[in-house]
Amino acid sequence: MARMSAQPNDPAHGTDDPAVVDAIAAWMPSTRWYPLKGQQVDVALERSFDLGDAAILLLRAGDALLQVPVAWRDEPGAAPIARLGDRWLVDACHDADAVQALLDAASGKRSVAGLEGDALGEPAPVGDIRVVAGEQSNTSIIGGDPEAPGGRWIAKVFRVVSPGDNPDVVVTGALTRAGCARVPALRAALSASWPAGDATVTGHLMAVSAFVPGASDGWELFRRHALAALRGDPGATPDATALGAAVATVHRDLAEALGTAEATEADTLRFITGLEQRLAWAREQASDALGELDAELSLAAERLRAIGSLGQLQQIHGDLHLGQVLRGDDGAWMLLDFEGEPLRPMHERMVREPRVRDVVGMLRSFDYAAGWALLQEPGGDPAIAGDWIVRRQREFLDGYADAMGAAPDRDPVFDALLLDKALYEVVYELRNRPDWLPIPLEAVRALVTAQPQQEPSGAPADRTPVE
Ligand SMILES: Nc1ncnc2c1ncn2[C@@H]1O[C@H](COP(=O)(O)OP(=O)(O)O)[C@@H](O)[C@H]1O
Ligand SMILES: O=P(O)(O)O[C@H]1O[C@H](CO)[C@@H](O[C@H]2O[C@H](CO)[C@@H](O)[C@H](O)[C@H]2O)[C@H](O)[C@H]1O
Repeated sequence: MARMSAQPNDPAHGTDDPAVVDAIAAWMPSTRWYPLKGQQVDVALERSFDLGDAAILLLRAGDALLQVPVAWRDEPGAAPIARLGDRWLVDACHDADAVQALLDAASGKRSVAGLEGDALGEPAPVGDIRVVAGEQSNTSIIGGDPEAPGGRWIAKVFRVVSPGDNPDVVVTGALTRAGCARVPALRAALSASWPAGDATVTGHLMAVSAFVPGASDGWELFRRHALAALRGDPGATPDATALGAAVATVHRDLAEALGTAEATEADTLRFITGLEQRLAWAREQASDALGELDAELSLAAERLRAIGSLGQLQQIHGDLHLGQVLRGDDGAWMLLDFEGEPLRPMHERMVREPRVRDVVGMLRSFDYAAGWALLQEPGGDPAIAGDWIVRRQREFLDGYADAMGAAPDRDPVFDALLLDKALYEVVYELRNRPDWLPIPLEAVRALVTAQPQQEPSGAPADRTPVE
């Protein structure tokens, strides 16, 4: 439908045009970040923020509130959404001028009704931009200038927006202020207010952080190594021991910056109830895949009641896996993305938790790397993959224990969180990458049928590593 009463250069009017929302609703399911794939939902404009010839739209889609920055252009550019009348509606994340407008709002240089910027340091002007490709629930844009003050930066546009603080901003901000060297420094953040019933609520829209130059992604490094090991030519092993030490350092800095608390009985009960609910949620969401493990999962649910005390609680990363760590060109590991699990409600993401939740996240990730390698090389020897997992997990745990001064306990909390993560992953893969479902599903099977005293991946603890 053509824009009827809207002026071609009147974007504020354009956001009210039903054709704009219709075009975005038709386009969103083709994006990687769209969280409602396969679901039929109504899409409606909740609020828009005017950035001149660009705008940030908050769209209600089912239960989710989605952020879609758009711009109106004469040419389709790198990321067209639709041609509307005589102009193109484009994805603003791929448009340098529109990204500059977002950055100016975040660094407080541009005042926009309903938006608020918070600058810890001034990011350099946009320059050439590049949008990070790949498996992302958000959209990250790299810009800036390595030679300019404010350097190169990466701006993460949160796609699912919620009222309240986004931990990626608050936690990274606290670590930045504490001088933690194992996370990229936060430079600026953008938040918005929008109506919710009779109230007005506020939530974060974007975080801008220092870009880590020449970095290698931990997931790429380890999965390639696992595949090479399966093919008999592993080469140099990425340093999982140093990675364990980096995670311990961030845990220590988080404890200092944001405090710790000894878990009360009420905390433990809430924790157990939360795990029970997640287990029930996963069984319901993935009933076909998990049905054959019904009896074992019921026993696992009963075992949750054996959790005595949680020990010390603190802010943690919350969704730690190999895709959240980078190895810089100096060889040092950095941790990213303190947003927590995207399938978890925002209000659950800034509660203090046992540190071991992050530890098991990484252990699961080594299992994923070898699981992915076996999917690529179906004829590969599962014993080599199993051995690779055990070695990396041990190296990681040793590095963590050395830096922390204590090893994480292999106790009911550890076991429960390992299963919780694998169940979450089953639901995540069903929704996003069904071909990868066997990886977490096999892990759930191994965990619920495991005997006590086995290694986290389900491999026997006394296995002799293959040389
Ligand atoms: N500060 C940074 N420096 C360099 N690359 C980064 C930085 N932050 C993120 N990246 C790259 O962007 C990818 C996605 O970032 P991430 O924060 O994990 O987003 P998401 O929450 O959408 O998964 C990372 O895997 C990494 O490759
Ligand atoms: O990075 P996100 O915050 O978007 O996290 C979600 O997506 C991850 C996949 O990109 C998913 O992680 C799972 O797959 C990884 C390999 O791609 C693997 O290393 C992780 O161990 C595994 O959990 C994550 O669970 C999800 O929340």
